[in-house]
Amino acid sequence: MGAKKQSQVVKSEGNGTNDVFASCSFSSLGLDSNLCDQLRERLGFEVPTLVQAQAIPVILSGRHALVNAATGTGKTVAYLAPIIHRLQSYDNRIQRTDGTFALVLVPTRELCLQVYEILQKLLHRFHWIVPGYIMGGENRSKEKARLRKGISILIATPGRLLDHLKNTTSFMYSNLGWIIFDEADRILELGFGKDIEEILDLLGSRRKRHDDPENTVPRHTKIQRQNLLLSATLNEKVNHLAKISLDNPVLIGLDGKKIEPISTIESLDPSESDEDNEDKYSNKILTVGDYKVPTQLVQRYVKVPCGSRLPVLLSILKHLFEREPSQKVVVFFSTCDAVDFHYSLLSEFQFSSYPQTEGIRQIFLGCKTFRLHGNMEQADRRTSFQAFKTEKSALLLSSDVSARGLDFPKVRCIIQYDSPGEATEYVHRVGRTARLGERGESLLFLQPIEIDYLQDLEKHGVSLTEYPVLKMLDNFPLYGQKNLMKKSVFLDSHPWVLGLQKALEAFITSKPKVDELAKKAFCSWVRAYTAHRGELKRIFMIKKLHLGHVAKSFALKQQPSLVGKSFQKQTQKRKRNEKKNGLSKRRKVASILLSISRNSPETELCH
Ligand SMILES: Nc1ncnc2c1ncn2[C@@H]1O[C@H](COP(=O)(O)OP(=O)(O)OP(=O)(O)O)[C@@H](O)[C@H]1O
Repeated sequence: MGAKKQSQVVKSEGNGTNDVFASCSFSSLGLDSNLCDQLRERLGFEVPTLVQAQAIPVILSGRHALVNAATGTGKTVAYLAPIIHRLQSYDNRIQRTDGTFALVLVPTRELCLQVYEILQKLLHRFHWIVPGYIMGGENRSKEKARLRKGISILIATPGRLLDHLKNTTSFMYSNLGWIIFDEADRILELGFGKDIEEILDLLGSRRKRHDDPENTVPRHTKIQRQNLLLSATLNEKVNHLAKISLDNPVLIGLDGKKIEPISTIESLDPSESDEDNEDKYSNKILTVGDYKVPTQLVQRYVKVPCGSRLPVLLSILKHLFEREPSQKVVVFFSTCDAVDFHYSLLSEFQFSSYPQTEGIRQIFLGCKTFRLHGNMEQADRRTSFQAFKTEKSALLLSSDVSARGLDFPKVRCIIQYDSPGEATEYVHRVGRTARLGERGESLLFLQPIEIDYLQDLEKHGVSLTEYPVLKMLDNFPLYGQKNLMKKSVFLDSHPWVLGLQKALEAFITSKPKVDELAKKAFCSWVRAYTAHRGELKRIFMIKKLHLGHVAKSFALKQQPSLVGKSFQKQTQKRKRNEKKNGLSKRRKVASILLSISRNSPETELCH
């Protein structure tokens, strides 16, 4: 099949005055009237969003599709509604014993639950279509029992799906008509490429090279298979997944872009890619072009020297909640340990800026605070996720587990305290606010030595303005001297910052448990910092960091010596091994990165 015939592009219809909603009805898109009622009554959706207006007719037509639209524009319903429409329209009602008709693959457990909840609402009037989910952290035998009974539309994380495909003989999928990859790029980034290839093979949905006579998807199923890929950010790996899983796809929201025909069989498995491959991918990622960020989102950065990061973060949070007591804010950290440390700190840290009220110290931040990361117990993870969703005013401290797809209503501000790394992650993190045309703001913390990261974002069409941090800090009273305080021009000598840092260090010294968490967080933060890849290694260089200042950002008076030693030991051991094995320089870098990413807490998200 040639490139020309391979893809048809549906142009975006955004007109500037209304970038989110389309000027048509759901029924005019061809959806069943009961389903339209359901969308209105259960979900409160009166009219489709632009991406829904573009995607629904294409998906109803049975064509494979690759959908690219900004965060928070309604991609979930864009694929669920046409599938439900088709399933409810069969003359012979589908039954549980028919097994699974549609499979939705998602990168995280929270997204799995979120899609399931929406599906449940949409299926209220179609009780014979059974929704279900399988995901890491859940009870396998209970899942087996549910699969045996039959699940019509199944949401799954890749690892657990593969497990059931191999081990649950009663899992019936011979009627499978749809495979959807929601947040396709993230699934691949989390290292599930090999699992995905295996899943596609097991389901008979993998295409071959374009010059292979058996190029098309096998048609051994009763129903012709339709595959869909969706994300707000697409990269070269998604391009490859598209090539091996989509047959003559329609490209939605990808004006002017093409999927190249398959000329070589590349692997989606990161363990098979050496550094050359890594370079190839990062080069191509740069050619993907601008990312779509909600136009109404106010994006800013704040330049903070490492040693002042913690008091500045706390001050900004205090300022935000004092400015608007009822609101939701999410702070992103690079590691699970950092989330735990900051959570403990914010839950207990008390402070008084007035000497006369020294005896009646108050908790520094009065808002409800939640935490979410991949190393939490499944039950706690679920509770945090649901609670933050329903709260009207709260703070969520999170790892990247919340960055993708999660739809927390009314989040006003996103703070990226630790840099996100790839620009794609930046886009998804900020995408948790300013959803569906609502207002929102984001703030990225950068150290002066990291400021080139802004240029990296610029390459993807993302530009940020500077946040007036000194002006904000000058509004805090220090020992009642608000008006007398001499204005400081430097953050690290600002009296409020210095006073707060001192109080934080005293607090940590007095709390052995929090002190322990701080040391652990320091250690994993340094490890995560070394894990930046490609171009980003030049911006986020561990060598440029003053580790004493990093320790200060965890309110530690000294750099934990134990961490330093164990780190050195690890490095020496690795060097000895490499010398023994005679690894090339390039290989060395790849192996260091691989070992770090294997240790990375977020790689176990979906298990
Ligand atoms: N037609 C509609 N009318 C009103 N609200 C809608 C409509 N479609 C979706 N929404 C709401 O918009 C929000 C964003 O939807 P959704 O989570 O599907 O976005 P998304 O494009 O998948 O975002 P992300 O890229 O972050 O995953 C949700 O709260 C959803 O309920």
